[in-house]
Amino acid sequence: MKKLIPTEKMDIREILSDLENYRPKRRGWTWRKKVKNLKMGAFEFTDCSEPLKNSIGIPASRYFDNLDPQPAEVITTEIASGRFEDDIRRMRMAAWHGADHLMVIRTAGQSHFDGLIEGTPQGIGGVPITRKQVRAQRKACDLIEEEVGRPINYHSYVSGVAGPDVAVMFAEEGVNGAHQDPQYNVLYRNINMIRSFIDAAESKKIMGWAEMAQIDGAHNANATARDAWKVMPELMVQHGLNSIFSYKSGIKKENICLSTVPPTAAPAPSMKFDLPYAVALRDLFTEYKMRAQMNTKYITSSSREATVTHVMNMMISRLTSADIQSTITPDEGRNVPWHVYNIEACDTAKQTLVGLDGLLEMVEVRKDGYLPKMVRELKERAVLYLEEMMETGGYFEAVEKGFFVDSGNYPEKNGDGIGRKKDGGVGAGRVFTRDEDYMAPVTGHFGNNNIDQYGATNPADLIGGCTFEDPDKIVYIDELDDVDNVNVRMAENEEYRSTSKIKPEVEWLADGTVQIELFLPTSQRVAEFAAIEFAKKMNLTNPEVIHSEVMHISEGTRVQVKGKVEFDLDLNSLVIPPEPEVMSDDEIRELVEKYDMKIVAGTVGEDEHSVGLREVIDIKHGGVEKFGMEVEYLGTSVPCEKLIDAAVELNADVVLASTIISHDDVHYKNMKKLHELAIEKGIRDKIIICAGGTQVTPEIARKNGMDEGFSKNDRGVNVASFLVKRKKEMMAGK
Ligand SMILES: Cc1ncc(COP(=O)(O)O)c(/C=N\CC[C@H](N)C(=O)O)c1O
Repeated sequence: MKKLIPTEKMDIREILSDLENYRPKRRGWTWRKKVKNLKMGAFEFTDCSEPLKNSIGIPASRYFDNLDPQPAEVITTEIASGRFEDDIRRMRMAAWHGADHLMVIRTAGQSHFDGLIEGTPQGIGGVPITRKQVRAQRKACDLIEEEVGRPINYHSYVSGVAGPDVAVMFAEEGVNGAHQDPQYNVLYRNINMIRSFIDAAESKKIMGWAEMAQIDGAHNANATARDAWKVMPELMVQHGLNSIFSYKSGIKKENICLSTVPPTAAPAPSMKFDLPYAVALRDLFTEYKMRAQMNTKYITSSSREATVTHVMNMMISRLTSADIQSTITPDEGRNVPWHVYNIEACDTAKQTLVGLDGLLEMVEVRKDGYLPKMVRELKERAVLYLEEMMETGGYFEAVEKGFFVDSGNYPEKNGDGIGRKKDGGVGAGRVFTRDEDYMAPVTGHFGNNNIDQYGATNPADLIGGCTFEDPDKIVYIDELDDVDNVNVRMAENEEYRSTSKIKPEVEWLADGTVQIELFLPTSQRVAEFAAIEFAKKMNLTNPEVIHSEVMHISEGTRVQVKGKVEFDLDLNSLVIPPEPEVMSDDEIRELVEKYDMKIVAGTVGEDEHSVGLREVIDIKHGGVEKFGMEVEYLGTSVPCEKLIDAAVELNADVVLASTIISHDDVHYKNMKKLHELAIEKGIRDKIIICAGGTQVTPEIARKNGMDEGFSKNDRGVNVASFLVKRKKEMMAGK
């Protein structure tokens, strides 16, 4: 398989080809390699892991020479648009942004499918997990991990009625991690509890053989409870049940991850609940791993709000340790996550965890006062809960009595827990006792397998190895449905894969969806209806309000609308000006020696920003002075008149104007003014005038009379290259 080339898109068709003969490179989970005192750029990091070969840093990395340190925690992104072929592209984006755990949500209700499904049907809210889809995505992950230079853990879910079947397929296909928790089946999917625990024992035995990391389902109680902070005692019991059951079923403790979620969010005083809970949990479960998941219960459609909640969640991860930092896309509060929100969540995790580097060398969790008192109380509640559960006859009886997800803060009970019947639910009565001489010639099989009767040690030896030892025994089925499959879907949008045509998208290739944001000076309800009308007038079809926020009940509302564009663009029809030339230092110096380059510079208007312009000027930042250009710096809030008068007085060759403030397009007004003043003073054709700023674009700067405009991405060498080139043209009479 040819390696990925960063400048080229993945070839999905190549990934789909010859899947029958694809074999996973390895089994099992890979943790990041923490690097002690990692030196990167100008810094030394305490809590980081090996850097990537290829990656995209957060936007601010541009100020640090594209520094992109990787925290020690594995970072997860949840991926599943329903079309696995599009998710593969999103996986690549996420990996470049620092995700090394790609968790694929399953299509709605797959927990109730009582067997494996085949082919590649499209899913709802997730992907139908099938062998072909898993193979294609693991094969893609092989390429992506090669490209970023770090192993990728591919993950999905084993819970559900077909748990053991899925576990076998995952073990065969090299899946690296999975959720498995019988309590999830019972409480949230109403699958018979006896069946669930029998299936779970088998599934866990298989996952243990495959060295897969396991994540439990306790977080679901957070998301399901009426008041999430009231189920903290129960969560610790749920974690305990699944952890010890998993260990006794054959999963090593270092591969058993508790799925822990900070249960509350602002405006509640969240840290007062979330931090003690996290400490109590870690006190009780020191031998296991922590998979910190961000809070999803109190998430709304505000991506800003979700991001702040997630940053606070990660403060807890850092104060108390997390081995995996799962990210929930800020968009989960309103629809199936879009590419950009997966990436935002990965960036939020990376930015926060790297920003908190070394935190525990500076602060520690207090051992006195409120915190330890709350920790102890939580532990006591959890122990009491477990004791009562034992007294009542054990887990199954407790479930029948509705112990779980009761809205009371245990031992307070409101009697509204999720009750399930021991002999009820999906799959009830579908567990059969094995015969005395039962034996299955397979590896990783839970329970009495009576192999002694055949005088062998490993049952699979009796058939020369099962599919775990001999993958050629796997029956690979390509597609079962002539219509609902990846080939049909890819044919429908092929022109956007293999021609120069392009359409906007949010989750599927060429889905045409765009998002607009409006501020409307009216009440929320009126603004939402008005926003739809504006969207229609902008030729968006099926516009829907996906988020709105009251700025004031009558003064204004912020509205985000999604809608589709029914047209596309041909990239060949675009007129894209060539990238400005950047000369070598020597070329610039040579031209500076040949031509005078006297510069006057200043931040114009009532603008006090100076950093950018200083960087463009100063030698130590590689500014224009480095090339021998002489600069008269007039400082900040320089009137345009003063800048041009100085150019006249000093017989300057260049005027450099920094103009950061962009309210009311004042930056463009300043440019126009400089141009006109230079004409008035009769020097316009003798001098070069350039403007720079965070909101300046070259095209608009030129339209306002500048010779060139420079943006936040430009450095001294870019400005110097332009100046000498322009001066040379002027001297040649151009
Ligand atoms: C223990 C367990 N098994 C299966 C499933 C999913 O099972 P279906 O395929 O039936 O939806 C889940 C769901 N939660 C995982 C998403 C969450 N955002 C997470 O990161 O954990 C689960 O917790």
